[in-house]
Amino acid sequence: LVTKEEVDRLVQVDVPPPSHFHRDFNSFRYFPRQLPDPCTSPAILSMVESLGMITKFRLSRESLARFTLMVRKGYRDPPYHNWLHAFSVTHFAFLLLQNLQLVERGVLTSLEALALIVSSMCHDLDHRGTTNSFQVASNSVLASLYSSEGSVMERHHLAQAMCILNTDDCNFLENLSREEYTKFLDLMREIILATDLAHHLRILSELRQVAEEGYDSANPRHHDLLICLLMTAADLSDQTKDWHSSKHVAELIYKEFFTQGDLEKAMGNMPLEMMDREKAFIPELQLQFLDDVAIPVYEIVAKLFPEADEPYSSIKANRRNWSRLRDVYKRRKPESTSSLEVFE
Ligand SMILES: Cc1nc2ccc(C(=O)NCC(C)C)cc2n2c(-c3cc(OC(C)(C)C)ccc3Cl)nnc12
Ligand SMILES: [Mg+2]
Repeated sequence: LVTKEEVDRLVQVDVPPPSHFHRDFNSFRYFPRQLPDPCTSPAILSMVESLGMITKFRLSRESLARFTLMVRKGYRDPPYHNWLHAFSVTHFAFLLLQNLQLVERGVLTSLEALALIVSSMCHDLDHRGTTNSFQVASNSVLASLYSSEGSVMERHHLAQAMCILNTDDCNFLENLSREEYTKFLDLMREIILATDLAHHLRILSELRQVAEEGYDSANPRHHDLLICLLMTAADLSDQTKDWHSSKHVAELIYKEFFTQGDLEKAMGNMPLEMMDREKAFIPELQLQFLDDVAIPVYEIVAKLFPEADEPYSSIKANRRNWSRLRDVYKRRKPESTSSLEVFE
């Protein structure tokens, strides 16, 4: 759990501005995973402060500090779905709000902005590094709890977030009106459940439509769709950074996928090709994921907000690099050691 000393260390010192952590901290170029782990909790407080949320919602600094520490302790340590993932997702959500001036321009309400930041922190809480289908196939406790509704892991992440919010001295939202607090919980539920890839694929055509006809902030459905889009953009933001950083994160994801594939083989089940270290050809898989899922997200964001052109250009550059790598490693040669050799 969280000790008094840890909380005091976080609230005693004045929270520095985001630029204190790095001169590029406020830029889409910045790779937040490079921030040393002990700085991540203070950086969260700095971002929340910088967005004016402490003042706007009269947030209690001490309980916000305790909440942040409880959330980071709520993550396990698989290669990818750990606290550093949650931190980097929260950082990109901060960049979107800050650089696109989404609240200032009346695109999002400040409550929606707060929900986006808090949901980013919590969206993968207690992730085990395995997929929803693996929960069902392995008859996990989480599957028995949630498989009838679907989005098994996402419902668990939400339950964990609610649990921390309801822990005494962690409810930093105590000064919200009852109406605001109820709306906040509805938003957090919607956002965390929207992080299921299946949900994103279901709304993709609607997202394209909003980009076509333009965002209408008077349309509640547009608010919901935009918030899901921004959450997915934050969730995938590692792929919008420089090539070496993006490639390194892809390596973490495949380490996690291959471990699940090994487990599935041990259970006598056949893993998906992308989880089978003997069959996966990573450059090809990455090109497919970038084309089908990731690039369309930033294309739509850039269409709605030209200020977000940089991440869109960057992920297209990364796609070109994956294409080059594919040609270099044409269909895995039999004599090749492992599919992870592309990361050498
Ligand atoms: C670099 C990168 N490659 C990936 C390659 C494949 C897949 C995958 O799940 N393929 C399954 C087939 C059916 C499409 C995910 C990948 N991925 C994610 C990711 C995104 C997620 O969902 C949202 C955020 C809603 C899109 C959920 C989980 C994860 Cl790990 N994040 N980065 C990556
Ligand atoms: Mg997730």
